[in-house]
Amino acid sequence: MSDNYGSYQTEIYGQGALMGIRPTVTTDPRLLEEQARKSLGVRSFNYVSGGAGEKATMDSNRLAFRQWKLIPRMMRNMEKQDVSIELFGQKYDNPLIMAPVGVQSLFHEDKETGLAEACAEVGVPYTLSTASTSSIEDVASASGDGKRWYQLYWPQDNEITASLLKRAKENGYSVLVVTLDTWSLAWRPADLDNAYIPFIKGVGNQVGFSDPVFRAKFEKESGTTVEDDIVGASRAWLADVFSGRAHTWDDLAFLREQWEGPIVLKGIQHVDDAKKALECGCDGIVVSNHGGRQVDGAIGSLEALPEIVDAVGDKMTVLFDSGIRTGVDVIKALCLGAQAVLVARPVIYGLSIDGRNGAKQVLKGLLADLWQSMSLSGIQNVAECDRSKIRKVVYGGDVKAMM
Ligand SMILES: Cc1cc2nc3c(=O)[nH]c(=O)nc-3n(C[C@H](O)[C@H](O)[C@H](O)COP(=O)(O)O)c2cc1C
Ligand SMILES: O=C(O)C(=O)c1ccccc1
Repeated sequence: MSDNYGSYQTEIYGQGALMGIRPTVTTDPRLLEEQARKSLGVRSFNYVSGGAGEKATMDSNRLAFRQWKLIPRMMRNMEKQDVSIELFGQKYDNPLIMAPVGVQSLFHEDKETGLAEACAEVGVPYTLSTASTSSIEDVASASGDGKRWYQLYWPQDNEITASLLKRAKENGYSVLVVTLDTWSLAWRPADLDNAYIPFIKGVGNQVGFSDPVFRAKFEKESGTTVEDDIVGASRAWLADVFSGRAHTWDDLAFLREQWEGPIVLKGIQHVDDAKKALECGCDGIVVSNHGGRQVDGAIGSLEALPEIVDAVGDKMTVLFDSGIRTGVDVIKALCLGAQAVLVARPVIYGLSIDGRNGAKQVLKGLLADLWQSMSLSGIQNVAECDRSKIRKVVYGGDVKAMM
């Protein structure tokens, strides 16, 4: 049995009734982004809330959720409700995973280490991005006994890649997430209009700057140290990691040699790419369009999910992200065949508003909503989430798509 996540609702009402205390982070998913805007500088806010192009794919991500509706069932015994799952042979208390998000010091001084700690407290695995403002080692100690995954932005230099993977392995990161859709940054007007990119000033390069192999190479080539030439070191790191050159399927053999644990490819939208991932010996995929931040005009990620599950779902782990905003969204993705989901922006908004405590409130809120909505729909556990509980509908009108 997993925790009763519904108790968070009781906690909020209880604190309100007894002490007049309200949550510092709104529980309303439609107000969260606006509350975060007030806590952030314009460039940081634009960076997190922005998308590619005219944000058409961000809209599609939300519209795709709006098109699926749950069909609740009544008078079922919910005493054994349980949202735990198994992934890659390990038990997880719930089907929520913190998505990799780079440069977290932009949002709060608690940054990656604070968020990793919050995730560990709530029982949500933390995925550390290669583009982080904290090192692999510091995040591992902050996350303690918590589960942690490592997301690779894949350097061109194999010796550097091998070093990153070795550090991740030695520091208890159990799953390798390889992001495929961001080998080069997309056309992002909200950042372009501010001529803003944090990385060139050395922000978000901590994983590289703390890497012994990268440091040795940089010192040899430049005759100076990373600390004495942050701009030069940033250029060298970015040229290797975001080289503007995509890896190809054959390159996966190298990662397979270097990493014994599960390998998950993030950014899959096409059935044939899902089949390719399976052929190449990967253990899982994340059906994701990077939260609409890469190819604008691409389909909503949820639209891609059912056909990919039909093609490979019984042979590999299928995870999902892009557009999850509520606990109900989690249920919908599970009903369409995802085994678990990753969530990014809502938690980063919580972090922006009230640091690790704010992020924790958002995570607990998502889990409470998941728990309550599952039980009120008569769904006792994740295995019962299937397509009989959900229906695709087309409603007219011009209800504004949320976020
Ligand atoms: C500010 C920001 C930074 C991100 N950085 C990374 C990253 O470093 N690595 C990565 O794989 N995905 C990154 N992503 C994408 C997320 O992991 C995730 O795929 C996407 O945001 C999911 O959509 P959601 O924000 O609608 O939940 C980032 C997303 C945001 C919003
Ligand atoms: O902004 C992003 O979506 C992202 O994935 C990224 C890319 C480069 C550095 C940091 C994050």
